[in-house]
Amino acid sequence: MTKAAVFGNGSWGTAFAMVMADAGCEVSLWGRRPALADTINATRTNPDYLPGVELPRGITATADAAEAAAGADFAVLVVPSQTLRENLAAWAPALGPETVLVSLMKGIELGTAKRMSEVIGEVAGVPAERVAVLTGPNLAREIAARQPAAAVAACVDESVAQRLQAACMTPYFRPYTNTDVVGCELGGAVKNVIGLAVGIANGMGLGDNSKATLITRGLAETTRLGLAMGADPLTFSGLAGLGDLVATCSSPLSRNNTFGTNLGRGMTLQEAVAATKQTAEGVKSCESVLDLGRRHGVDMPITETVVSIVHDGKPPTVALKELMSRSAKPERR
Ligand SMILES: NC(=O)c1ccc[n+]([C@@H]2O[C@H](COP(=O)([O-])OP(=O)(O)OC[C@H]3O[C@@H](n4cnc5c(N)ncnc54)[C@H](O)[C@@H]3O)[C@@H](O)[C@H]2O)c1
Ligand SMILES: O=P(O)(O)OC[C@H](O)CO
Repeated sequence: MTKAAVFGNGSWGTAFAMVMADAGCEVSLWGRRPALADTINATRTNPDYLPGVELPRGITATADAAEAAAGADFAVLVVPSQTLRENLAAWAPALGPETVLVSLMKGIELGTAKRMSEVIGEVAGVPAERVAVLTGPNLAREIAARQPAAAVAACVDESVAQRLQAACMTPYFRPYTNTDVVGCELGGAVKNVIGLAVGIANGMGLGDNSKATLITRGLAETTRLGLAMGADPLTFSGLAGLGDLVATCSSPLSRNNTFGTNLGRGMTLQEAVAATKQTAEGVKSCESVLDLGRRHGVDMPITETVVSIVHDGKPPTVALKELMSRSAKPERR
């Protein structure tokens, strides 16, 4: 039987543990609080992150990383992106030499502008063939309700992507394989920033033309960055690109979208942070995505606008006027 260790028992870690258990895996779900692990085992629910959802029998919760990692075929990493480096340094010694490390995270590291798979390779000292990414339009609450959805299992080694695909395929969860790890990770990280932008527009009372413009031009700047970094441009019209962008930008379940809406309605950054119970990756990653764009000489005007609103306190109305008064350009260049 395939064994998975899921490191992170927040909303997506718990929902993905359900997917793997439903796919027939034996799943160990790690979280840093022993009391929550005990509650999960005793009640078969995770009241802090997925209240009211019954967890399958194949999941055992623990706060002991070595216990979770023992014999794992897959170590699924799903903590806030900015905490990965420190956490993985503690978990790595417990991982076996054959364990495939799977990133479910959608962020870019602040300061280094590294993708999560790069941080994993560096900290765990594993080659790219042992690092995979699982991404796509996967709002945790909907997956936990077993609503049908598709995803992408990506690895530079296609056979590893296929093994991951088999380990999480269920009647309601349909992963496709891809070998474009760079494109898949960029799609997931940049869509959070565009989700913030669309949320801000929503909070300002703007309509669907404005939101469709942000989504489409957001995809254009994601693709520009991807091309500069050697990604396959077709990845961005797939589940990891357009698919995830549509889910995030249209759903009130998206934390990034909701965070943006709160800012657009006039909340300060501190007020919006206080109103957010879970991880909205784009809030930190908008700065590292902009950094990544600059390192590759790529113009990312929507990302720049989001950074100016979120971190420089620019009023959304002023930022919007500046965005709309940029010089005229061809649609493709
Ligand atoms: N929620 C979703 O719908 C969804 C879907 C796809 C991808 N993701 C991605 O998954 C990642 C995790 O998101 P989430 O939704 O599970 O977040 P969450 O806020 O629901 O849960 C985060 C988990 O990490 C833990 N955590 C927080 N800080 C930590 C630290 N310093 N050390 C160890 N553990 C820590 C929390 O206790 C919690 O268990 C993000 O990168 C997010 O973009 C989320
Ligand atoms: O809630 P968000 O904004 O982190 O989005 C969740 C998922 O990434 C959607 O695929």
